[in-house]
Formats: sequence, structure tokens, C-alpha cells
Amino acid sequence: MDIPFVKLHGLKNSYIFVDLFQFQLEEEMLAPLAIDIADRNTGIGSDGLILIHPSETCDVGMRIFNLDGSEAMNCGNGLRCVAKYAFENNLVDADTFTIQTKAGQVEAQVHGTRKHVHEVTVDMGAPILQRELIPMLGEEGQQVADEAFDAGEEQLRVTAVSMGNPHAVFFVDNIDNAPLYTAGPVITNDSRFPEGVNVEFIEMVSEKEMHFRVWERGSGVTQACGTGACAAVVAAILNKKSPYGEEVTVHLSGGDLFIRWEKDGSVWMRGAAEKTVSGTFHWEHGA
Ligand SMILES: N[C@H](CCC[C@H](N)C(=O)O)C(=O)O
Repeated sequence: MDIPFVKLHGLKNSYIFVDLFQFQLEEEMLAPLAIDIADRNTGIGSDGLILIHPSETCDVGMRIFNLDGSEAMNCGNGLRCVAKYAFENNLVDADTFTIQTKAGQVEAQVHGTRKHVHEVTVDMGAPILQRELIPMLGEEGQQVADEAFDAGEEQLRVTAVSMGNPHAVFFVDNIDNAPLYTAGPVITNDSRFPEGVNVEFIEMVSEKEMHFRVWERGSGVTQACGTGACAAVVAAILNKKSPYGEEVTVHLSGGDLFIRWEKDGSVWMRGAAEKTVSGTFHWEHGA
């Protein structure tokens, strides 16, 4: 079958987008399609697949699938790309609109014109901090902030935050020495996280600036992770390394995101979204 797609990225965290307003896919196709279309050798190449779909509760809907075909509940960089695509393709009437995710709904505001949106601000809603809702094993009802967490030879300290998807945040003295490739793949599958976890390493530059690296659940090391950047700033504030209510600059491998967490309120994410290419993917389903 020939599948129309658009490739977009948020700070080089790229996804292949299929617009279900125009093209239909069967549910059982989605995971194998994500694996095939994201393959850098035999597919288009990306960090996963994102579906833009009609929604009964919001202006548009988004579903995201990782490289390994697993479906995630949320995707920050993907949301900015969905917002850009929806506005530029007249799927929405105004420059501010709602997007349905499996984690709930968010509100996006695009910056730019119908011809070209260059930046998007998203109200990501409130973080989820109760251990059992991350989910992470251990005493229920508690937050997980600066808790001892040994992984292999690494003696680390974890702060766990969900943005609809789970994140384990670790503060290190030097981001270049972070055990991203050694501890990342171990922690992402650690049994203390029954649904797996996205793994972030953070080096604080100042209270309003940090370096960020990520091993993503289901995709491995990516150039950026929007929900991860949100989780990192929440973790910094919980650990009194950053202030509530002020924009923190997060330096990811692929570029900068600007994140603020309003006390007792939402996490706001602002950053770029760019289109790379559109075309048709010829897919022999089941081949
Ligand atoms: N890259 C995405 C996160 C994907 C999350 C996915 N790896 C999972 O939660 O399983 C972002 O910009 O938020």
C-alpha cells in the first residue's frame, strides 16, 4: 500500500506523520508500520510514527509510536509538530487549539503564519508526581525526589516525573560523562518501572539553564525529548535547583527548549517544529 506521509522534527527528534483526516490505517497495522517506516535503512528513517487524527473531544488528536512499535501516552516534540501541521494545513481555525493525546488533552499556540509556523507553545498540563502513578514500585502516595537508585555499577539518585509518560531524571556533575549508553538501556527496562521509563541525565548550568541527554523508552538515544525536558525542569524545581514560574532553558543535543512550571499548575513548553519532507511510503504490510 502507498501511504502519504510528512516528516517533521522537534529539535531533531523526528517522526513520520500520517494524517488520518486523509488516509485510513487499520489498528493492527500501526505497530508494524511504526517499525518499518521509522527504519533508517528500509524505511523513511525517524524516531517513530505519529498519527494525526480526528477527535471528538479536541480540535485534533495525536498518537505516537516509538521505533520499537510501542505506543507512548505523550510526546512533547511531536505535539509541537502536530500543531504546526494542523495550522498550516487548515485542520484548525485559530492559532490556539486543543490536541488530544492518550494522556489527556493539551492546548497549543502556534507562532507564525498559515504558510510557516516556526515555533509552538504548549500547555502540557500538570506533572504527575505520585510514585504509583508514574508508575514506579515502592511506597504509594510518595513523590520520588532525589532517591537512591543503583543501576549496574552506577550509584545514582533519581527523581521520577510523569508527563503522561514516565521519566527517570538523574542530575550529574558533567553531562559529557553521563552513563547515557551504559546505564540508559539498563534503567529504561528496570523492574522498578513496571511500564518502562524514559531516562534523562541533567547537568545544571545555573538555576535557569541546564544540559540534557536522554535515552528514550522504545527508541533509545534521541536528539531531544519534549516531555523529558518538561520532566527535567519539574525535577530541578522539586530538588530546589530551579525556581517555579520562570522559563528554564534546556540545552538538548538537537537544540533548546524553554520550559516553565507554574507552582501548583501547568508545565509550559516552547520550542521549534520543522518540516523535512513529504511523500509516499510504499509498504508491503506483512512482508
Ligand atoms: N520524544 C518524545 C517522547 C517520546 C516518549 C516515548 N519514548 C515513551 O514515552 O515511550 C517527546 O518529545 O516527548
